[in-house]
Amino acid sequence: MQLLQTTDKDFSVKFKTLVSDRREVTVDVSGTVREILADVKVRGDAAVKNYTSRFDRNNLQSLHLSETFIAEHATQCPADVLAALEFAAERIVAFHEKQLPQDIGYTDTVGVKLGLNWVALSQVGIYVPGGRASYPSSLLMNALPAKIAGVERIVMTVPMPNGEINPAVLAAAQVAGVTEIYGIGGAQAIAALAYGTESIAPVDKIVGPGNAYVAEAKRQVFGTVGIDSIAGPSEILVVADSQNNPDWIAWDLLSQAEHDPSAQSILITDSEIFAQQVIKAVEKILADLPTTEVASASWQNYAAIILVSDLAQSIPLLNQLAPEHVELCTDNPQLLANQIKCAGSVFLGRYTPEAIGDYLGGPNHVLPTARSARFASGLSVYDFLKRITYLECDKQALQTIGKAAITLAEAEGLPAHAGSVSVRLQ
Ligand SMILES: NC(=O)c1ccc[n+]([C@@H]2O[C@H](COP(=O)([O-])OP(=O)(O)OC[C@H]3O[C@@H](n4cnc5c(N)ncnc54)[C@H](O)[C@@H]3O)[C@@H](O)[C@H]2O)c1
Ligand SMILES: N[C@H](CO)Cc1c[nH]c[nH+]1
Ligand SMILES: [Zn+2]
Repeated sequence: MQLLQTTDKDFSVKFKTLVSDRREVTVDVSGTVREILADVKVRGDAAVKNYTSRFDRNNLQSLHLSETFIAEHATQCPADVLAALEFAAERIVAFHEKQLPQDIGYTDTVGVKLGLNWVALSQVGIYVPGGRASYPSSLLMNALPAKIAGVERIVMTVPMPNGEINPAVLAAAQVAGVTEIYGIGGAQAIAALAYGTESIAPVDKIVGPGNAYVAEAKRQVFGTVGIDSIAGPSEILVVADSQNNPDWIAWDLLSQAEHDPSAQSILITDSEIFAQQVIKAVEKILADLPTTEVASASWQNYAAIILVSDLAQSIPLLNQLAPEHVELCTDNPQLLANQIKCAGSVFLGRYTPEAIGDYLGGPNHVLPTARSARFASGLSVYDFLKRITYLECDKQALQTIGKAAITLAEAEGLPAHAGSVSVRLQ
C-alpha cells in the first residue's frame, strides 16, 4: 500500500505513475489462446473436449448440460440462496427494464419520413466464470439484460472444474430463464461460441467476465462476433471524511481486493488520523480473512491512500483514475457525484457499500476497468440491442432535397450516385 499526499513535492509524479500503472497479468497468453481458437475452429467438439479434460480435469461425454442434469443440481441450491437470487433478479430486472429505449419516427418539414428502430440481437453467448470461484450473481447480471432486450437465444457456458458445479449457478440460470447451457470454459468455450461446433450453434455476440485466457479469446474473436468490454481485475475508490467508521471503510476496500491479486483499492481522505485508522483496520481484518492470500497481495501491491486538504480535490484525481467503482462516504455525496465524469458505477452515502451493487442493488456489476470508464460504460440492455435507421421520400420530398445530393455526389466524383437521384427528378 502506498500513501500519497497532495502537498508532497513529488505528488504529481507519483500520481501519474499510479494512474498509468498496468495491473493486468503479465504472462502473455495470446499464443496459447490463438492455438486453442484455431484448433476448435477445425476440430470442433473433439478439441473442446480435449481442452476441457486438460484444463478443467473434466471428461465430458456431452458438452450440453441436459434438462435433467440442470434440474437435479439446481434443486440442491439452499432455499435461502434461491430466495436471495430471486430477490436480486427482481431488483436487477426493475432497473434494467427502465433502460429500454424509444424508437424514433417523424416526418420533417419537407415531407421526408425518418425513423430509428431498436432491434434485439438474435443470439448471444454469456460467459459465466467458474475457475477459482463461481459467480451466480454474474449470470444474473449478464442474462437478465439480454432477456429484457428481447434476445431470442441466450447460450451460457460455465466451466466445471473436476466435473463439479455450484448448484447456485444452475439455480440462477433457472431464475434467469437460461436453458441452453454448456459445461465448458476458457478460450475453448469462447471459440465454440464464436465459430460453432457440431453441438453448439455459433452466436452473434459474447459477453461476460473471465480470466486472462477468456479476455484474450474475446479480443481475438472480435470481428467474427461482437463482444462487450473486457472487464479486468476489480477496482474500488472510496472518498471518505473522518466522520466514517474506519472499520466500515476497511471492509469496503477489501471487498474488491479479495477478487484478484491484481485488484486495486484506493482511499481518498482529508484526514491523516482517519487514514491511519483505516490502515490499522485493514491489517486487523486481513489477519482473519479466509481470502487473505489474494486480498493481502492486492493490498500490498496495488492499494493507495491519497491525503487531500479538501475533499473537493478528490474529483479531478478520481476522474483521471476512472475507477470501476466509486464510494462517496460523505454527508452530501450528491455534491461530489454531480462532478464525476469517469467511473463505472457510483455509490452514495455512508450506507451504500459497493458490495450491494455487486449482488442486488439493481445496476449492473459488469463494469469498465483499467481506466476504460473514460470511454466505456457498464453492461446494460443497450449491449443487446442494435439500431436500424429508416428513410422514406415521396416524389415531392425528393425534389426538395435531391438537388443538393446531386451537387455533393458530383463534388465527390461519383456520377452513379448523382444519376440515381437525378433520374428520379426528371
Ligand atoms: N468484472 C466482473 O463483473 C467479474 C465478475 C466475476 C468474476 N470476475 C473475474 O473473472 C475472473 C474469473 O477467473 P477464473 O479463473 O476463476 O474463471 P474462468 O472461468 O474465467 O477461467 C477458467 C478457465 O480458464 C482456462 N484456463 C485455466 N488455466 C489455463 C491454462 N494454463 N491454459 C489455458 N487455459 C487455462 C480453463 O479453460 C478454465 O476453464 C476473475 O479474475 C474474477 O475477478 C469479474
Ligand atoms: N465486484 C465484481 C465486479 O468487479 C462483481 C462480483 C461478483 N460477485 C461479487 N462481486
Ligand atoms: Zn465484487
